[in-house]
Amino acid sequence: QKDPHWANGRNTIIHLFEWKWKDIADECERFLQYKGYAGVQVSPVNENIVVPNRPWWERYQPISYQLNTRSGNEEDFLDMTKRCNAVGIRIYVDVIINHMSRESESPPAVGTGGSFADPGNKNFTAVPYTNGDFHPTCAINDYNNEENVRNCELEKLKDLNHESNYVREKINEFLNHLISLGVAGFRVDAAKHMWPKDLKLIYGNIGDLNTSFGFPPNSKPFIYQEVIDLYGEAISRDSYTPLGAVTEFRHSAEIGRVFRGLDKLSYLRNWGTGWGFLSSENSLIFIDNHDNQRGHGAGGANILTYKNAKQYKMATAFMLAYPYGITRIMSSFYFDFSDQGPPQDKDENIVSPSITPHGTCENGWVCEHRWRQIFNMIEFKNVVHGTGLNDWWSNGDQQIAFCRGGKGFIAFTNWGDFRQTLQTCLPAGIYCDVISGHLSTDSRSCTGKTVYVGSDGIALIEIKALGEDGVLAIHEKSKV
Ligand SMILES: O=C(NCCCOc1c(-c2ccc(O)c(O)c2)oc2cc(O)cc(O)c2c1=O)[C@@H]1CCCN1C(=O)/C=C/c1ccc(O)c(O)c1
Ligand SMILES: [Ca+2]
Repeated sequence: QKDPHWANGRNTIIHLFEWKWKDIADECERFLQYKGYAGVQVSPVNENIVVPNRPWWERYQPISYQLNTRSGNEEDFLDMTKRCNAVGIRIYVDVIINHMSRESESPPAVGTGGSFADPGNKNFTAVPYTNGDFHPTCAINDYNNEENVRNCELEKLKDLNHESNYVREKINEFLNHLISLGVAGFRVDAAKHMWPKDLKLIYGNIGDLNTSFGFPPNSKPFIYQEVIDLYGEAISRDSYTPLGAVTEFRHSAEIGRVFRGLDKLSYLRNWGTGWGFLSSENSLIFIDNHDNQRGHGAGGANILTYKNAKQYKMATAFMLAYPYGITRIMSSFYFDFSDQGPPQDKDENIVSPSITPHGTCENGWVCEHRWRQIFNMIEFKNVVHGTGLNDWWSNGDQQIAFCRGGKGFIAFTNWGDFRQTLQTCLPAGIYCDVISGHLSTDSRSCTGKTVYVGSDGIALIEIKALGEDGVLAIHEKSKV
């Protein structure tokens, strides 16, 4: 359950946070397939409680397992999985199986599909769940106490008791329904708050992937578990890696620190397990996620987001160029305050992104995945797949460069102009920098910087400190 089932040579997941299913299907067909993205993580699909002012986190308060949310209904969802899988893009669902909603601030509690519930009495008729399916009410208030973190309530959210066969059966019914609808796997929300022994039983009762969506027979769902572990708590990520991959929040916290200039780029030589992160095949890595991009989440103030565009693109380029981890890109909506929900019309329906002639998004959507520096690095990662890291160079401080086998070369400066004659490991020829531009459609010139590689692989590499991007990248497919 650690194989993401990616199609031919693709290898990065994009989190289209809060997007509607119709818009995701369109994006798979009109963009993601051509840029070599491997899969989409979608927002929770289960019916959630309606919270006044629609904060983004209302979708993390389940009312039922019916597929009725502001992103669409079951019919829309199936249309999305069919259309995306048809063009080689996998779908991973963000599933919330630790808890249900908390008491509504404006009773009665109603869900996005119209279901009613009485969370205060632990009564969720649309599932159904009743009092006996939950842990006794207590608050999570001691992250050094395993029982407290697993058996008590996160933010007053009613905490399901997975020791109950009935609860596990209802969850497996939900997960297997999604499998029948063509999903490739799950992001397990708040996994830290559930016992590994119970998760093992639940994961073991998920059926094989649905072959009519292009999966080989006997394929198991890809499982990646949200475990926020930044040291100092009783619960460790290592309890969950035997069950599936795990989100590596230390990667997000550290890469933000380094690319903000709080550490030397030259220290990135042993990035990955050398920095205390999980082993590569277990490690789901990202620059930011839907929670910590809002500043109060795990990783604190150093997390880079779309709001720090230059540093964000440099960190993303590094994450995609360095041979470590299972990479996920965040695609956000613009927000001014931490609770802010997705762009919506006067009836509180989520609005669709509109695509400009330049290929960027409007209507309140950032679409980081449509930034040239990011989607061109998706191709870089695809092109160098299977190679290691070689010919590392650094000035011992804020300038580094390295090769990926004989297929790709990248250089960064986080301080000062970069002007070095270096080994690019590529065959002689003229290459286009894929950060400042790309190979023109007639394949005879570069729209951005051009790099001249000599017969010995040597080239003059120049990056202005105050230029648009502090990174330059060339690879065998950006050769004129
Ligand atoms: O201030 C808040 N929460 C307290 C601090 C964040 O604690 C939460 C954590 C959390 C944070 C840090 C940890 O180390 C940890 O083990 C758990 O995980 C959640 C997971 C959920 O499915 C739903 C939630 O409401 C939460 C949550 O409130 C606001 C108001 C309620 C929702 N919320 C939020 O801020 C919502 C945050 C949220 C929602 C979904 C997530 O997947 C997530 O990671 C965080
Ligand atoms: Ca729990």
